[in-house]
Amino acid sequence: METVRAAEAELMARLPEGTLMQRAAAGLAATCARLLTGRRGRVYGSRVTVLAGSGDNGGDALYAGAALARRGARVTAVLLVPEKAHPGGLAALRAARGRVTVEQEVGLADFSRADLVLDGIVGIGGRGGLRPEAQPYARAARRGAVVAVDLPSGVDADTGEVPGVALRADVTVCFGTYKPGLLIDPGASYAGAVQLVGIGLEPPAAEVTALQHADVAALLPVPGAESDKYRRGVVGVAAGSATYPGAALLAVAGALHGGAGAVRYVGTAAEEVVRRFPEVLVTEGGPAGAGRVQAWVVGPGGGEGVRQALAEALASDVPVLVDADGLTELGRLGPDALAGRTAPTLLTPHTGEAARLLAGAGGGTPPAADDLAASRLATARRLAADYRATVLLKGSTTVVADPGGAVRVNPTGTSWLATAGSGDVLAGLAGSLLAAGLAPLDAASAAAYLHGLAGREAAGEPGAPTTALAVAGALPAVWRAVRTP
Ligand SMILES: NC(=O)C1=CN([C@@H]2O[C@H](COP(=O)(O)OP(=O)(O)OC[C@H]3O[C@@H](n4cnc5c(N)ncnc54)[C@H](O)[C@@H]3O)[C@@H](O)[C@H]2O)[C@@H](O)CC1
Ligand SMILES: Nc1ncnc2c1ncn2[C@@H]1O[C@H](COP(=O)(O)OP(=O)(O)O)[C@@H](O)[C@H]1O
Ligand SMILES: [K+]
Repeated sequence: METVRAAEAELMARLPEGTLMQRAAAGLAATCARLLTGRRGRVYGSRVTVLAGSGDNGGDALYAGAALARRGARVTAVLLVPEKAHPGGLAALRAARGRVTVEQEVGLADFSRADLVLDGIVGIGGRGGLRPEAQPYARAARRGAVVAVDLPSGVDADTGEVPGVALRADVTVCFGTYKPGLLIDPGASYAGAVQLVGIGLEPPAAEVTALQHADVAALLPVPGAESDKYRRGVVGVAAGSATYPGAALLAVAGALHGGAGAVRYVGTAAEEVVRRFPEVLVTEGGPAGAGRVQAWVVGPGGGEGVRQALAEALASDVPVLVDADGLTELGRLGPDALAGRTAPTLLTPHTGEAARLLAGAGGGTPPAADDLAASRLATARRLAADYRATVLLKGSTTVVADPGGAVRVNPTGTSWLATAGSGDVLAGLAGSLLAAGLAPLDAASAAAYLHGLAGREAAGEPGAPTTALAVAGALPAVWRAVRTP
C-alpha cells in the first residue's frame, strides 16, 4: 500500500485540501443511497450506522454519513476512538443532524438494527488484527447491509490475510485502485461485491495484478496461415499410473484444448488415452526417449513412474510443468533439483502440495495446509523465490507468482471446480500454452483464467455439481468467448 499512499500524497499536493476525501465520500454515499433505495424504496427515514475509526477511513465514512443524513436518513455515528475521530467529518455529520455516540452498548444495538452499516473503522492504514474496541462489531448479529469503506476492517490490504477477526461486508467501495486484499482469500471473501470509485488517482504500477478478457485474448495462441502442428508446439504429458489412469485422460483433455498443435503422451495409461483420444501421439518409455516436445507436463496421477519421469523431464531443455505427485517428489528433492535447468519450470501446487514443497526447501516439518491457505500471496511468493520457478497456487483464490516478483491473482473460477481431477485438466491446459510459446507467468495465468471460466460454464447458473471432463469440454466455448471483442 506504500505505492498507493505515495500516489495519493502526490495528487493531494496538487489539489485543494480534502478534495480526495470529498470525492471518495461522494462515491460512497451514492452507492449507499442506491443500496437503501433498492432495499427500502428510499433513503429518507432509513437507519444508518457509521462505524468510525481514528483515521481518514473514518473520515470518509463520516462525510458519507453526513450526505445520507442530508437526504433524510437517520444516521448514528459510533466513534471507536472518540478523541481521534476525523474533525471535519464529525462536524459535517453534526451539521446534518446526525447522532453521535461513543458508548459501545449503544453502538452495538444500533449496529444490529441498522438498515445499512458503513464500516469506516480502518482502511489501508490498518496494521495487525482489529483492535479490541472494534472486535465486537465483527461478531455482532445484524439485519442490514454492511458497506466497507475502501476495505473490510481487519483485512490486510496488501495480502488478503485476516489476522484475527474482520467485518464481513456485502459491498466494498474501494477508492482509486483495487487493493490486493480485496482479490485474494481469505480477505476477498469478506469484501462482498467490490465497487471501484475513481478519485482521480493515477493508479501506481501494481505489484499484484489480475488479467481481464482482453489481456487473455491477446495472449492466446492463434494459428496463422503458415502454421503447422509442429510450429504450433507439441506438449508432452507424462501422467497417469495403474492406480490413476484417469488423471492421464484429464491432463490430455486439458492439453488438447490448450493451443498446442499436438499432444504426446508417455506413461502406463497409453491404451486408455488412445482409445479415448485417437489424436494423441503415444511413445513408449519416458520423456527422455520421446520425440521432440516444446514443453512437458509431469505428475498428474503420477504413481510409481513419477520419479523417473520427473528426472527425465527436468533434464530436458524445454519448459516443464510439475503437478500433483510430481510435486511431492520435487518436495523430497528440494530446490536443488531445479538448479541446473536451462528452461523455465512451472509448479502448480494446491496448499497441501505447497506445504511439502516448503518443507523440502526449508528442511523440517511441513507447515499446515490451512495456514498456507490463509496466506496465499506470501506462500506463492516464497515458493517462487525458494525454487526459482513460477508458481501457480491453486484453491479458492488462485495466485500465480513469478520468481522475478510479478504476481497475478486469478479473477475467474467457482467453488464447483473443487472436484476431483479438475487440477489435472488445468495442468494439461497450462502445459499446452507453455508448448505454444507463452512465458510461464502468462501460460499459468491464462490457463487459470480459462479454467475458471470453464468451471463456471460447466457448473451453469445458478450452479450444479460438474465434473473435470465437463470442465475440459467447456474450454472451446470459453476460449471463443474470451476472443469475442
Ligand atoms: N490519503 C488520501 O488521500 C485518501 C485516503 N482515503 C481514505 O483514507 C484511508 C487511509 O487513512 P489513514 O491513513 O488515516 O488510515 P486508516 O484510517 O486506514 O487507519 C489508521 C488509523 O487506524 C488505527 N488502526 C491501525 N490499525 C488498526 C487496527 N488493526 N484496528 C483498529 N484501528 C487500527 C490507527 O491507530 C490509525 O489511527 C483509506 O483507506 C481511505 O479510506 C480516502 O479518503 C481517499 C483519499
Ligand atoms: N473453493 C474453491 N473455489 C474455487 N476454485 C477451487 C476451490 N477449490 C479448488 N478449486 C480449484 O479446483 C482445482 C482443483 O485442483 P486440485 O486441487 O489439483 O484437484 P485434483 O488433484 O483433484 O485435480 C484447482 O484449479 C483449484 O484452484
Ligand atoms: K473499512
